[in-house]
Amino acid sequence: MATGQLATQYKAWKQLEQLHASKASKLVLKDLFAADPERFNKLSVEFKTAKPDVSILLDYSKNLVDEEVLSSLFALAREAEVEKFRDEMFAGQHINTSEDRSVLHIALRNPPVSQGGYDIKEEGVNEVQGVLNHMKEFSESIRSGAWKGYTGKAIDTVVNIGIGGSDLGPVMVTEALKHYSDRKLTLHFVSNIDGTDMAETVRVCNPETTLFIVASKTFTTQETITNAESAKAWFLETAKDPAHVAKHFVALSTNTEGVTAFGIAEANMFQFWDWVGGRYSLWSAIGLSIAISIGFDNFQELLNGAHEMDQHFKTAKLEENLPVILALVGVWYNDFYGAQTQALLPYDQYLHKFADYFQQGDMESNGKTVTKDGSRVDYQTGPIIWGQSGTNGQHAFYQLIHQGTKLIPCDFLAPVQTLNPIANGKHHEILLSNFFAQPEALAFGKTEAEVVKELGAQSSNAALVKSKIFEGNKPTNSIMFQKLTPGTLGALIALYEHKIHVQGAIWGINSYDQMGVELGKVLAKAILKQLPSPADVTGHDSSTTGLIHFYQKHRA
Ligand SMILES: O=P(O)(O)OC[C@H]1O[C@H](O)[C@H](O)[C@@H](O)[C@@H]1O
Repeated sequence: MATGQLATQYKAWKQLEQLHASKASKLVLKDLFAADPERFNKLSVEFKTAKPDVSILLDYSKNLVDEEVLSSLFALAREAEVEKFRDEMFAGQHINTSEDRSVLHIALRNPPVSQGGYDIKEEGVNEVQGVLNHMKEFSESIRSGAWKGYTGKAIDTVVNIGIGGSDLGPVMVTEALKHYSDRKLTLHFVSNIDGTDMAETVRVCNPETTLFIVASKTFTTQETITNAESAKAWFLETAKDPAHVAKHFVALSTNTEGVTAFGIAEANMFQFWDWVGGRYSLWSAIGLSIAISIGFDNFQELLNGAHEMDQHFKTAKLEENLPVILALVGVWYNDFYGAQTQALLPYDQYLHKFADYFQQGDMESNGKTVTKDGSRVDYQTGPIIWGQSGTNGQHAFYQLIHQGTKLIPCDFLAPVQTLNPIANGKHHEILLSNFFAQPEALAFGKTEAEVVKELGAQSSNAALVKSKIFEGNKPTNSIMFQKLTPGTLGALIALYEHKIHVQGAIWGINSYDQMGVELGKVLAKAILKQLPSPADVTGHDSSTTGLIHFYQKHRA
């Protein structure tokens, strides 16, 4: 089992430090491309499946790397035993050491060994197919209208109540695969404890035709349970009889007791298991809203696409392994160039929640300061993930990426084929011309000489000239996929999941716990009890006490 060794102890890490010190200033994209006309061919790799629609090209040639840097990065992966750690995950070992759990979202995308999948001896693995069958049957009955509400009407609105991993995955995927939905059902996602979220949602719902999906791995999350209780109260205002809850509330959870205590019958519960991390759970029963939205066959395609990427990750040699390559170039900037962030920029409107989703996926996984054996790291771990869909981002924050003082590695993603070729494909060609142009501009910039030439007579204005120079040499990955199908999306998500896994392995941290979200929750619970009276407010610093007192004084 990977021990959680400090990454700075690796020979390859020291080598990379030296390489950065000795040649970072010489790693100039313009020169690297001029010196090697084959650079794109050498530094791009294709992921292909039996389905022509499900394929991904990763072009990583516009990175500040040469052969020497790359071979040291791959040496680092080998020294950190990335392959061993990957195999341990696939074998069901308890790589989530702090919680003593296996990490088996990969098993959700492939049924157990009895059906040709993984041979993993973990409770629940043999039930995966059974839950999928339940999801299929239920989602089909909702979609066909066979499932009736308490007055005999079909369901036309679905409200998923969940937060974090029980919300972000379903939100991102249902948006991304909207094209595959028949749009007969309206979907809402309520996550925030702010009553506005629930109030604004039920305002447009009819209790007779609304299904609430209460999604919570633990079924103890304060926001979700409070929202679910409020939804139930709202429903019963009209439906009156609690027996009607069975037709309008289902639960997705690992906690049978919690679900039944809430008043949802076990028959209306979709099970998953503690070896599914919250931020890796869209493949589990948590994906029920996805199956309802796009149909079970498409949900299965999503799983299949992810499984194809799992197989690639498992079998491709490191130098051709997409998640490994993405992880290593990320480590190069994060740990040797001091880059703080990583932008995800999909040139596909359907992927407008992709960066939001991987904020949790990456930052909750790799936002850690101690290694698995408890040593404090002396290097940077997980990057800040951010971004939004192109071309909107161009008109908002790209200025800083092009000319600001910070180094921001960016991943650009785009489909070869659009699902909406309106105006004879004109929109798509404009979109893609931007997708091609931005990484080019970031890499090669614009020199002073070019600016002077362009400005002509105005070039005597030195300040104007300086303001128009683009230094360039900003690194990017370009990821082109054939078309945003369910399978492609599954593969893309799995690509980034495994990237996170590889980086966590190199940094020696546990990517699969999330202790850092606890403290605030505990304090909030204590404060909640003190809110009724100023006299109860004790045990805080003057700022926190002052704020609570201010609220208590001014509330109506
Ligand atoms: O699904 P639940 O148990 O309600 O948890 C919802 C979320 O809660 C916490 O914030 C965890 O940090 C997340 O990882 C999790 O996704």
